[in-house]
Amino acid sequence: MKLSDPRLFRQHAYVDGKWTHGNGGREEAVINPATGEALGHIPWLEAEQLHGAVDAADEAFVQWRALRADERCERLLAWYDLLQANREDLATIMTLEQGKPLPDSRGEVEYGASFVRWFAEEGKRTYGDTIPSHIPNAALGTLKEPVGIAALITPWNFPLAMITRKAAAAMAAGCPVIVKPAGETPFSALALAELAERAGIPAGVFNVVLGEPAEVSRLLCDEERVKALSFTGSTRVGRLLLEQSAHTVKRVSLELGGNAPFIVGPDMDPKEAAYAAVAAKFQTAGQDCLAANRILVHESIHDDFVEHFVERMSALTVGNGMDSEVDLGPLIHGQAVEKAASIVDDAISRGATLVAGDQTQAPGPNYFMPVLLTGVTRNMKVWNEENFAPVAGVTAYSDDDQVIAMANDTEYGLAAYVYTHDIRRIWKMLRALEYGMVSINSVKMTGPPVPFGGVKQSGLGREGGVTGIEEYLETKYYCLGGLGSVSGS
Ligand SMILES: NC(=O)c1ccc[n+]([C@@H]2O[C@H](COP(=O)([O-])OP(=O)(O)OC[C@H]3O[C@@H](n4cnc5c(N)ncnc54)[C@H](O)[C@@H]3O)[C@@H](O)[C@H]2O)c1
Ligand SMILES: N[C@@H](CC=O)C(=O)O
Repeated sequence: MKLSDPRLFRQHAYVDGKWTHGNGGREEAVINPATGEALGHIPWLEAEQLHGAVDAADEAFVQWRALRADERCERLLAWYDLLQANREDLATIMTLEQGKPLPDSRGEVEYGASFVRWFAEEGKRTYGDTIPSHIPNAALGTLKEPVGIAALITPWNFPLAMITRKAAAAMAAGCPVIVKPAGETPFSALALAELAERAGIPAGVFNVVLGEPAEVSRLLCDEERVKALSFTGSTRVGRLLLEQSAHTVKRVSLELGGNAPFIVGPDMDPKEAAYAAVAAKFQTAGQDCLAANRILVHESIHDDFVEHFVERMSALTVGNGMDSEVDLGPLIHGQAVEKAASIVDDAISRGATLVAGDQTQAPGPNYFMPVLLTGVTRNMKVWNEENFAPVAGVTAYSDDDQVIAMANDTEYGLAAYVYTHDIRRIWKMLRALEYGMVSINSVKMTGPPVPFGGVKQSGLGREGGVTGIEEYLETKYYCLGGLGSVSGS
């Protein structure tokens, strides 16, 4: 791997400010999905080492929470500056381990860093309240206090931003964090740790543990001293972790799967809408919780829309994300390719039409060529499951009530897209769609000021924005009595 600063490529866990081997000698190879070659190896930590990470965080909590908010802000801003200064190396690491095209990785580093800056500032604004007293001679109010150690478990599709969106909020609130990144993409997390150390984040405040996923997660859920669990990943694992966190009654935040509808109104220019739908579907080769999976197009413009969609989709270049002309990288591994193929086969066997997507053109074993299916119906996996692949399904509809019912016909409720210029239709959809986020006439919807999150089985809580830091804060109420006549409201 060619980096300007080779020390950013770390192959150890990072606990209590130290780079750590696994005591049991277990390790795992990390594979570059574009080539199938091993990029490096990571150790799997043993249970006593994981408890050691909790000990370290527990100790670090005392001093970290005692810093003034502006002192924590300075350290987080130093981290932000280092992320920006090392953007190119961080993007290279990300593309090699995740597969996404280099410009997308640069974009994710920028996106991930933006959460650090946002929460560095937001930490200075965690205000409590003054409550008009109903008790004679007393003053009432609230204080905001850090909840304690936060365990952060993150996925492979956004290996850096899904960490910083959690870690920066927790750290700004005064909480130390223990990050468990996905085994497929640990090196971005470890580079973050290297830069956190250089930024002067004290030992034990930002830890990265590695190991067998179910083992590590179970131990962190069982640990009484871990007070908050923030998970981004599949709904299946999210449910499991929610259950495992119950007996220690943790604060749990879940950012889970999505199955976004993309609604195109009859008033839309079919070309404009089709180009937007391609952009909303194929980011990160469709491995995005916001991917526009179910494209619902008014019957009056359906055929024109499909024509423009195919034209735009066919112009996408699939290949190794390190090559400058590539738009879509590989999928994360062979299982993801098998799942994509089975979803397409299922749809065709149930009557969908394969309009485009020839898998014989795939440049390697982990690649999946973009697919467009039309005539998608609710009995197909491509409708019901989050496909997490470059597979787009189009369905025609005839009126607004029908399309709202179609859009809500899923267990997921993360994000929905609506394309129309009719203000009454916009308002109706905005109110009726059962989603945590609705984006109208815009593919881009995320960023640091945004309360990101879903309803139904897409999650609990919100990340980012003014709400994001609340996930890591307790509200302590006080009643200060015996004040005599100076109390009152
Ligand atoms: N809502 C959001 O903000 C958001 C953002 C990104 C990704 N996602 C979702 O993440 C999913 C894709 O990511 P993924 O495949 O890494 O998800 P995943 O659930 O398989 O893994 C997520 C994390 O959980 C760990 N894990 C896996 N199996 C586990 C188990 N049995 N017990 C405990 N931990 C386990 C993994 O190692 C990883 O760190 C998609 O569903 C996607 O929609 C959601
Ligand atoms: N694209 C999402 C991550 C989902 O996979 C984001 O912006 O947070």
